Amino acid sequence: MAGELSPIDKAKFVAAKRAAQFVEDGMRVGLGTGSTAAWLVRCLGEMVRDEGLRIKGVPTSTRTAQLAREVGIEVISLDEAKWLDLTIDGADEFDGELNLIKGGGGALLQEKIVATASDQMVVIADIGKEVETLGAFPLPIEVIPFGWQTTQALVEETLISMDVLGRTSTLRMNGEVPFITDEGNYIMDLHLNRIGNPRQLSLVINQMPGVVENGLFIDICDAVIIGFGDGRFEVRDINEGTVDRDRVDFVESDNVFSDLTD
Ligand SMILES: O=C[C@H](O)[C@H](O)[C@H](O)COP(=O)(O)O
Repeated sequence: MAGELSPIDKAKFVAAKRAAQFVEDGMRVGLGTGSTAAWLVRCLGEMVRDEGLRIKGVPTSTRTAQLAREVGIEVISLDEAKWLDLTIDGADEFDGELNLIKGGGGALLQEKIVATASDQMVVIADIGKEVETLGAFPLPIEVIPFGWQTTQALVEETLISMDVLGRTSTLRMNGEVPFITDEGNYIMDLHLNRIGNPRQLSLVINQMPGVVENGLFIDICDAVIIGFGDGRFEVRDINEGTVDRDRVDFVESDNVFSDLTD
């Protein structure tokens, strides 16, 4: 059955499966958004169902909230939780300092709020997300719809003056209409190619009126779990480097895996 998943999906599953081991009974857990985080939510649902794991989950999007409820995870709001033990989420890119680009699925705002409210943030990603320098993946920024073209012009002008705008910025679309985030905002994708100083860029972008948040996660991620298509994983800690390397055995496991491939 494992053969029916593509290597990239296997890599995502492997990272999620290993990350689920970070979750302990009684924890308040931030649940990320995206295809990799969805594997994690399913793995946790299986642990709730089969092992009696008791957790409270704070989802980072309506999509994740729906999936979490479907698999039997108790869902609470961030304000109910107030503070989280752990957030596990995917990423679009991560570099050697575990800085991230996120927001490929448009959930960056809630994701950043939730990750920042957590004792620990663990990123799960397939090996294809590792980069030397952030920026090949377009950087998403969330902007309010009012005057978005004016905001776009201001962003472009500022980035050109900083010499970082590679090509252009584009409004993310959902077919013929703008993509709308869970908070009712738009997403603008900045095609930068290379972000030399992500910390500075993040600060500058967030200064601009109309910008709500950007997809650079600087000094937020504590560890990344990298999955490979052949079942291997590597756990890389921000302070200690690689702390674990092993593989997930597809044969013995996994209801959650076989449920999805049946
Ligand atoms: O807005 C979406 C999130 O930041 C995702 O975590 C990110 O885009 C990675 O998604 P995926 O796991 O589907 O590659």
